[in-house]
Amino acid sequence: CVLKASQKRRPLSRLLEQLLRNLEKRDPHQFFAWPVNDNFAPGYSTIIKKPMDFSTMKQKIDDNEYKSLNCFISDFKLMCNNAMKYNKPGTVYHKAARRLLHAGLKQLTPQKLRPLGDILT
Ligand SMILES: COc1ccc(C(=O)NC2CCC2)cc1-c1cc(C(C)=O)n2cccnc12
Repeated sequence: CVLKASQKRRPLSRLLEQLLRNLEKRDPHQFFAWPVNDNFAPGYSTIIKKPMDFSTMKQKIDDNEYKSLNCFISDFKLMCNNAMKYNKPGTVYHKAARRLLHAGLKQLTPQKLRPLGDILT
């Protein structure tokens, strides 16, 4: 039988794409969808040494840069922590990052991931 293009992807890539889609749902304002622009965030690129956003994570999945789930989770945490570092507590972005991190890590617990079986081993 002929596999559809999506089925030809590596199992890890397909899993990470699914996890990414679920994480993106927790960012309704799309504050994390694209790299933060210094014009809207003065001094961002001097304060945040390793920027990260969902579009960059998607590109890394497509380029097979993630060798494990943990590398993917590290970038997700980096993205949220960047926002909590640059933006003061109480700002819309700091609050959004804290909520996204909390909701996202709940989706990435072993209990939630175990049903996905030995893809992760
Ligand atoms: C891709 O980044 C963005 C895209 C759109 C918006 C946005 O629509 N902001 C409107 C809500 C009040 C203006 C904000 C951001 C944004 C994210 C962030 C983060 C994630 O730190 N940020 C920080 C300072 C200023 N703007 C932002």
